Amino acid sequence: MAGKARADGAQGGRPDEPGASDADHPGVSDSERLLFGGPLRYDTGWNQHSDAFLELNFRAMITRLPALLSASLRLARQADRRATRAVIAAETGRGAAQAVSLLAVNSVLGRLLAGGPIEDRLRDAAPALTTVAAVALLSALLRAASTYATGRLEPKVERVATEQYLQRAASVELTAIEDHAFHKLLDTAQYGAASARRMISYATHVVNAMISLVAAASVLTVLHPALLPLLVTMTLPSAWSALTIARRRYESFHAWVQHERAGRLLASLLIEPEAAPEIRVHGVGPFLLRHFRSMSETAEAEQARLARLAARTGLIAALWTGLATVATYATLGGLLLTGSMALSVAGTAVIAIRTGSANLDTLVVEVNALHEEALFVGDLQRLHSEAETRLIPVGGTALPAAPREIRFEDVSFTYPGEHPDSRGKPRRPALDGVTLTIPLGKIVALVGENGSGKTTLVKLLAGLYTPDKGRVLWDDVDTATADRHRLAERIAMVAQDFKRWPFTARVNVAVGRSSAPLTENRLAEAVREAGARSVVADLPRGLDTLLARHFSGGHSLSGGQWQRLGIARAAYRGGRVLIVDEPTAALDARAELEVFERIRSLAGTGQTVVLITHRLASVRHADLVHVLDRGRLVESGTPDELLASGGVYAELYALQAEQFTAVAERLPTSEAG
Ligand SMILES: Nc1ncnc2c1ncn2[C@@H]1O[C@H](COP(=O)(O)OP(=O)(O)OP(=O)(O)O)[C@@H](O)[C@H]1O
Repeated sequence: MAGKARADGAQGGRPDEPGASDADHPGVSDSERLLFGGPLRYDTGWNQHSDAFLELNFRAMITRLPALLSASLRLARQADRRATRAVIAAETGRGAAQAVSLLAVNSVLGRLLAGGPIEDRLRDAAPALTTVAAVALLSALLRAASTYATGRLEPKVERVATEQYLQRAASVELTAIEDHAFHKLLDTAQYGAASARRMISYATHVVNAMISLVAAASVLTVLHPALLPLLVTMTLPSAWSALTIARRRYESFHAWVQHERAGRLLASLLIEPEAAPEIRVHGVGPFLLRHFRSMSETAEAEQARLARLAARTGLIAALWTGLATVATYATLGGLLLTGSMALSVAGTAVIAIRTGSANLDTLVVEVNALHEEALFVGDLQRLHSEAETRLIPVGGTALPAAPREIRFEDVSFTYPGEHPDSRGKPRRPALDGVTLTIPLGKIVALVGENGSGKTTLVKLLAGLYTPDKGRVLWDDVDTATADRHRLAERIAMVAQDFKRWPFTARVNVAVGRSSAPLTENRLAEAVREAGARSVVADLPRGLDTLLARHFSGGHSLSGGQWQRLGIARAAYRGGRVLIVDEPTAALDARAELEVFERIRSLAGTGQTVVLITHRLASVRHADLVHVLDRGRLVESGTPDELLASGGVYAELYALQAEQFTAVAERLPTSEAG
C-alpha cells in the first residue's frame, strides 16, 4: 500500500481498502494516481496514515446521544449559566404551552360538535378559545425570550470550546504535536467548537419538540390507544434515513479529513509569499495546481457518492412513510365506520396526528442535526481526554539552585513511528546510549554530520523530549521527574528553525519572556548583545515595525537579520543555559565572528552555552566539544585535544580547512590569468 492514497478516500470509492486495485476505485483520478505513486512517483508525503476506522452503528448513535447532550449542556453552563437557564425555561414553557393548546382545541371541537343551538355551543367554546389565544401569545413571548438567550449563549459556547481546544493543544508534549494520529485528532476536533455552538439551538429545538410530542402522544392515547403506534411507524423511516445519512457524512469526513487538509495546504502554498519565488522560477505553479485539481476531483467524487446514497436512502424512507400514513388514516376511517369513535374525537385525532407527526419530524431532523454536531463535539472530547494523557506534567522535583553540571547517562531516544522510507521498519535511534557531561558556565559545542543527533540531544536537554532509556541529570536531579516548567525557565533556545513571529520586531524579541512585563532596558540590552542594533535601526519604524510582509505596513528581513533577532530573543529570555543551534548559518563572515564573540562573552557572565555548529573554526573557543556520529557519542575533549587525537573531529576540521587552503592556493593563479 505504500505510495498509494491511504485513507484519503471513504468507503466505496476509497483508495485505501486493503487488496483493492486502482481499477476498483473510480474516485481516484489519473492525476491523483500520479501524485500518490504512479509512474512519476511524485508523492507529496501526506498519504502515509492508516487510521483505525470508526465504529459507529445506529444503536451506538442513540445511546451516545444523552452523554453528548449533557456535554453540550455542561459547555453551555460554563459559558453562561443565566442564559442557559433562560433557554431551558423558555423551551420547556413553549412545549407545555403546545400541550395546553392541543387540549384546549380538543375542548373547542368537543363543544362545537356537540348537540344544541349554535349560539350555546359557541358560548360554551369561548373559554377554551380564549385559552388557545392566550397560550399562542405566551408561546410567542417564550420563543422571543429563547431566541434572545440562545443568541447570547451561542458565541460564548464557541469561544469557551475554542479556548479549551487551544489550551489543550498548547499544553501537550511536543511528541504529541509531532504524532500524526494526535495531529489528526487536532484537525478534526477544531470543528467541535462551531458544532458546540450549533448544538445549542438544535438542543433547544429538541427539548421543545419532545415536550410537544409527549403532549400530542398523550392526547392521541386518550382518544384511542391504536393511534400512537401508527404515529411512531409513520415517523420511524425519516429517523432511520436522517441518522443513516448523518452517519455516512461523519464517517466520510473522518476518512477524508487528511485529504481535505492536504488540499487546503496546496491552495495556501500557491499564495504564500515564501513559496512565491520558487513557484515562479521552478514553475511549480502548474504542478501544485494540477494536484490541487486532482485532489478536489477525488473529493468531489466522494461528495457525489454520498449524494447518491442519500437520495436512495431518502426514497426508501419516503415509501415506508407513505405506507404508514395510509395505514394510519385507514385505521381512523375504520374506527369512524364501526362507530368506535365520535366525529369530534376523530377531528381532534387528525389534528393531534398532524401535530404529532410534525413534531416527530422536527424531532428527527433536530436530533439528527444535534447528533451530527455532537459527533464533532465528541471529537473535541476525545481530544481532551487524549490530551489529558499527554499533558506536560505540572510540578515535580526542584532543580538544584546552582548546579555544577548536566549529565547525560546512557541516553537513548527514538522518534515514534515507522521509518518513513521503509515498510514497517522501526526508526533507528536518534540517540543511542549517549553519556556526556555539560559543565555549567562553559561553552560546550556539539559537532557531527547531518542527522547525527545534535538537535535531538538539545531537545532532550531542554526537556522537550524525555529519554526512552537512560537519564538526563542536573547534578543529581533526574529531569524526567523534575518540574518541567521550572526547567524550561532555565533554558533559552535559538532553534535552527526558530519561529519568525508575524508580529513587530519588539514583540519578536520580547516574546522570549512573554510571561513577564516587557522591559525596555532589558530589550535594548538584548538587542545590543545579539548585535541586532543595526538591524533594528534599518527598520522603517524601528522596533515597532511589523515583520509580516503580507500585512499592510509589514516588512521583511533577510535570513541573517532574522537570525540576529532570534539571538536577541534568547538573550532577552536570559536562561541559565543558552542553546544555539546553527546560530551563524545565515550570517556573513563579519557577523559570524561578531556573534561568536558575543556568545563567548555570554559564557563569561556565567551563562552556559550549548552550541551546535558545522563551522569548526568557530568551535576552537569552546571549552568542551562532543562529537556525535549516527546517534552515538564518538569523541569528547577540548578542540586542541580532539585535533591532536586525529579522530572524526580532526577529519572534519581538515576537510573544511582544505577547502580554504585550496581556494587560497588557486587565488594568485586566477588573478594572474
Ligand atoms: N521530529 C522528528 N521526527 C522523526 N525523526 C526525526 C525528527 N527530528 C529528527 N529526526 C531524525 O533523527 C535523526 C537525528 O536528527 P537531528 O535533527 O537530531 O540531527 P542533527 O545532528 O541535528 O542534524 P543536522 O546537522 O542536519 O541539523 C535523523 O535521522 C532525523 O531524521
